[in-house]
Amino acid sequence: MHDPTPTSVPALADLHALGAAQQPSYPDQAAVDAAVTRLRSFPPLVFAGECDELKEKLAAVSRGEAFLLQGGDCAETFAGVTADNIRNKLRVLLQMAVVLTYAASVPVVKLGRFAGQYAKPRSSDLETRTLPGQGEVTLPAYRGDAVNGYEFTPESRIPDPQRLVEVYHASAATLNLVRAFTTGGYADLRQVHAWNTDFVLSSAVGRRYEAVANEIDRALTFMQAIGADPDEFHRVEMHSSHEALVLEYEHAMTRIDSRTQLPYDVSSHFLWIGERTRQLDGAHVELLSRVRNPIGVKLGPTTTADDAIALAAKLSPDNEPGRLTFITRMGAQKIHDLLPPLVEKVKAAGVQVAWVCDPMHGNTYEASSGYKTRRFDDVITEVQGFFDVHRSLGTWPGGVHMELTGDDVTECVGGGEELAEIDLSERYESVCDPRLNRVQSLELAFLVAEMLRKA
Ligand SMILES: O=C[C@H](O)[C@H](O)COP(=O)(O)O
Ligand SMILES: C=C(OP(=O)(O)O)C(=O)O
Ligand SMILES: [Mn+2]
Repeated sequence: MHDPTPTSVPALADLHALGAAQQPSYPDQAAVDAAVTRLRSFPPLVFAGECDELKEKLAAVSRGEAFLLQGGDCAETFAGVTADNIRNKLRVLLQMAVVLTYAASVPVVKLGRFAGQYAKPRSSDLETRTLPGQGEVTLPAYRGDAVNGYEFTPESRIPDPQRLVEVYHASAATLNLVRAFTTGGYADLRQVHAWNTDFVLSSAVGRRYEAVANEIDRALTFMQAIGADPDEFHRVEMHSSHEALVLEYEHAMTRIDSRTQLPYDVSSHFLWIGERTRQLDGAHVELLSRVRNPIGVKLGPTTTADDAIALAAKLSPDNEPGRLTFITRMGAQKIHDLLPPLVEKVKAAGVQVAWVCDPMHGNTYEASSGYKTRRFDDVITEVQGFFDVHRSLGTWPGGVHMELTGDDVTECVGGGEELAEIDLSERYESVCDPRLNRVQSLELAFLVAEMLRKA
């Protein structure tokens, strides 16, 4: 027997009383209350009906009929809310989706890690740096623009709840532009070449993409010739997602849907619970158990099958396909040992879930220069391990969850351009984890497409 799906949301104070990991320590409660009141007055960023549509698509993923591409920055920044930045991110996601769809002939569900991805869990509450003339200085860790400033000064690192209001506006601006791009013609399939123009000759993967784009062109011309509706190609559906971390923000954005009288977190279409906040009796699991969005949980190397099954019972008591996505992030060296028992037992328990691979967070290491980085080869090895395990168990490798950017940054090593650790300082722009750059992202898409074809 399971408990019925809840239809109400506990008060914010009751959620905090459950214990919530990774929360800001705000110095001024009155300022927190004022920010929450302001957020509660704002309109939804997404509609509950859109969340339901995404849930349907994720149900197709869990049935093995579609593949999820989820990607974006580790941490969005307020300064990054520019047209160029958002367009570049969207463009690389569209190019990756085209490669995956075309090369593997599988529908691709597109989910941005954007319009809300502003809060970060950290492994330490403090950060120590050696500053010229001051020696070692220790300050509170940066927890994302939602919480405090990246600048390494005592003032900037104080958590400021007014930033949550800014998260709302930054997310609204981002979503607005994404909606304009995806419905207003930029994402039209007949633009497959245009997305690549600055790229074609400058990289091998750009040329490889161009060949796919040519084939798509021919297919589109053929379809038009036989009378298919060209408007079908005009729009792309892209949804938003972020980690549900700061309770004040997510709670204030949780509203009762007027159609169904049920709660939805309307800050985003899809929310996930991080590896550090997935305690079964904790506040994050409790809050997301109450909302009707499609949701995910990150599962790292310490997850037992019993943990996963208990999470599913709590988060998806009706076992509704599309409701729950497990995003595994084991590490390239561990996935072959750790994933099979998890998948096997979850499957045997009859849990309806979409399995997705995050090949980033189990593969972070510190280069000798001090930069956090990841090897492109480790990322690919983990995705390959994910496909191997699911193939051997007869389950569907449902998608990938990537930290990436559309810019030519130098944050992860390897890939066709053979970025080395020495190159990291050239253009390291992430304020948290290292992202695949545009070339590496597209290379990954080609490699994953090949794995998908074989699956
Ligand atoms: O993306 C996420 C986390 O914040 C990150 O992996 C933790 O990084 P840290 O170990 O630098 O805190
Ligand atoms: C913090 C993250 O991941 P995880 O919770 O898996 O460590 C993340 O996705 O940025
Ligand atoms: Mn990250």
